[in-house]
Amino acid sequence: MLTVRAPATSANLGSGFDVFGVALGTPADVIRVERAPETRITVTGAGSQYIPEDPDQNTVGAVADALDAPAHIKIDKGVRPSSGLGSSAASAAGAAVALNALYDRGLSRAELVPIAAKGEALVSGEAHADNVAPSLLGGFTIVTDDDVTQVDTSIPVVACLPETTVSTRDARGVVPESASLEDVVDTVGNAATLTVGMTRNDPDLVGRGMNDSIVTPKRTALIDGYARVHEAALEAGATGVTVSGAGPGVLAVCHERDQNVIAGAMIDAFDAVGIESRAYQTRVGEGARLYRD
Ligand SMILES: Nc1ncnc2c1ncn2[C@@H]1O[C@H](COP(=O)(O)OP(=O)(O)OP(=O)(O)O)[C@@H](O)[C@H]1O
Ligand SMILES: N[C@@H](CCO)C(=O)O
Repeated sequence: MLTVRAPATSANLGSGFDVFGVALGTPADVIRVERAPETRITVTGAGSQYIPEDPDQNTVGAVADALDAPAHIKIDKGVRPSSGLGSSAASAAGAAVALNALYDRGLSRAELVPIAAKGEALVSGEAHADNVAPSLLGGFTIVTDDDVTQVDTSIPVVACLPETTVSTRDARGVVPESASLEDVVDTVGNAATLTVGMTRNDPDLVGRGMNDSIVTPKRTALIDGYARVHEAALEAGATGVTVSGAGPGVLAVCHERDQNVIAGAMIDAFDAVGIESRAYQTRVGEGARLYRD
C-alpha cells in the first residue's frame, strides 16, 4: 500500500489564465493505492457524495488507464469539488505519483503532468494542466503547450470558499473567444509582474500582478457576493484578490501579519449576502508527497 498527500491548488491567479498555478499548504487529498487486477475506486471525505466512483468518470481512473496501472484506489477528499481549489486535479496528481511508484514506471514529476491532465480533460472537457502541475511539483508553476516551469515560493494566501459551487465546465463556457490588444498588453504586463514577485517571494508584486481584464470579469458574474468579498479583502490588507481557478473560491495574496483579519473580512462579506463560507489561511507550499507504508 502506498499513500500520497496531494495538495489543493489555485489556478490562473488572474493574469495567467490556463498558465499559472500555485500549490497550497492546505487542504489536500490523500490517495492510497494497492495493485489489483482491475481499477476500483472508493471516495470518502469532503464532497465525496458528488464524486463518481466509476473509473470512467473519476479523474484517477483516467490516470490509472494512462499509466496502465490497475489498482484499488482509495481517495480521502480534503479538497471539496467544484470550489476552485483544484479538487479533481489533486486526486489526479496524487494518483499519478502513487501509481508511478506502485508500478515502478520511473516517470519524473514533470513527465506526470500530461498524464494527470488527462483526468482534467475528463471532467472539464479540456486537458488544462494549471492545477495538476503545481499539485505535482509544488510552488508556483507556469504551464505552456509543451513545458512546465516551476519556482519554489512561500507567499502567504487566504483562500475563501463559499458553500456554493461552480463547475469548471460551466465557468469555461463564459470565457471570451477574443480580447482587445489593449487588454492583452495590460494582462501581459501584470503576468510578468506577478512572475517576478513569485521569484522574489514578494507579496506586494504578486498582488499587483493579479489583475486581469479579460477572463476574470466574466467569471465574477457567476459568484454571488464576489464584489463585496474582493473589496473587503483589499480593505483588510490583501495585496491582490482574484477568483481561485474557475471559482467560486476567492484567493487573496497578503503578508502573513494580515492573514487573520483578511480571512475574517472575507467570511463576513460572504455572510452579508447570506452565504456561508470557510477560509484557509495558508501559504504556497510543497507538491504531492509520497509515503511508503
Ligand atoms: N477524484 C475527483 N475529485 C474531485 N472531483 C472529481 C473527481 N473525479 C471526478 N470529479 C468530478 O469533477 C468535478 C469537479 O471538478 P471541477 O474541475 O469542476 O472542480 P475543481 O476541480 O474543484 O475546480 P477548479 O479546477 O476550478 O479548481 C465534479 O463534477 C466531480 O464529480
Ligand atoms: N484554468 C482553469 C482552472 C480551473 O480548472 C480554468 O480557469 O478554467
